[in-house]
Amino acid sequence: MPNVAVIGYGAMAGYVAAHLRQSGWTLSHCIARAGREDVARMRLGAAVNVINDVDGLEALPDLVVDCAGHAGLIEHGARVLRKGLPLVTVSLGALADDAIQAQMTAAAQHGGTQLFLASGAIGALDALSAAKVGGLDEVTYTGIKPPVGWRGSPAEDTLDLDNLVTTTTHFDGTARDAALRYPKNANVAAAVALAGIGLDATQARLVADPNATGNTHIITAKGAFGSFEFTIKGNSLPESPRTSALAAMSVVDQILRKSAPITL
Ligand SMILES: NC(=O)C1=CN([C@@H]2O[C@H](COP(=O)(O)OP(=O)(O)OC[C@H]3O[C@@H](n4cnc5c(N)ncnc54)[C@H](OP(=O)(O)O)[C@@H]3O)[C@@H](O)[C@H]2O)C=CC1
Ligand SMILES: O=C([O-])CC(=O)C(=O)O
Repeated sequence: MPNVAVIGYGAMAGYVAAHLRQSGWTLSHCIARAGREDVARMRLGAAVNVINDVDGLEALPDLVVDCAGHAGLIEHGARVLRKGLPLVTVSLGALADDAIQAQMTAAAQHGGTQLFLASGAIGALDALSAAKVGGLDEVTYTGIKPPVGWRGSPAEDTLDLDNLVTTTTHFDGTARDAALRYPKNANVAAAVALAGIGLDATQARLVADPNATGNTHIITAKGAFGSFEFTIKGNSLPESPRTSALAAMSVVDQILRKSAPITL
């Protein structure tokens, strides 16, 4: 059975661990910060070997998946790739920092492997990527979450999230700025930008809606292909109101695709 290592043991990693048990893959390792070994094992399963660094791996896994956010990708991503291991990440907003993107590119080239960007909480990235070939004129992304989904983000600096009564835009700018300023909430903005016309040309809007019951993501795109509007209303993971369940599902899907005889 192929082995997978996960970086992080939070809401998304927990979902991935639970779903891998029903697949042909084994969650063999978790890369966590020092001192988190017991809680990581409690969350992911006693058989999971918890290590602090990819260099601590005795037998290499077949695949590494990053569910640890920007800090996890930045700390471990390049080392994983330089070892020649394929890496799937949901923390793709970290690539909005050009230096990090260059570091990941160089590490993947050195290791002869690839960094795979999970589609995360959004869809339609395949259409956007194909449309880029013919030329895209305009791409916008709007992310709408209930106030609780913006806790711990810069939205707290401008909004009283606990008492919000009207739908309010708290960020309007480029996808690059959104991804860098909201590392836990705007990876999707980076995904849309990287699939389409880039981090500076993609316009992003982040909205807190007191009546929202899930996380809504909207893409509009125009170009030589025509135009499209894509809207998804995602349910959150029970453990984390800011994280859409689809993001965790997309990681499991990426893992399963790696061993599928026929794949998208
Ligand atoms: N692409 C997409 O559509 C989406 C992407 N995301 C990204 O996924 C991330 C994870 O989401 P979620 O599971 O809900 O978050 P959680 O906060 O529940 O979990 C994060 C985990 O990562 C660990 N971690 C943080 N930094 C490091 C590090 N340097 N090395 C190893 N482990 C580390 C944390 O451990 P510790 O206790 O030590 O801090 C924790 O176990 C989000 O922060 C966001 O960036 C989220 C939603 C959608
Ligand atoms: O889970 C979501 O809905 C989106 C999210 O947090 C992100 O893009 O980082």
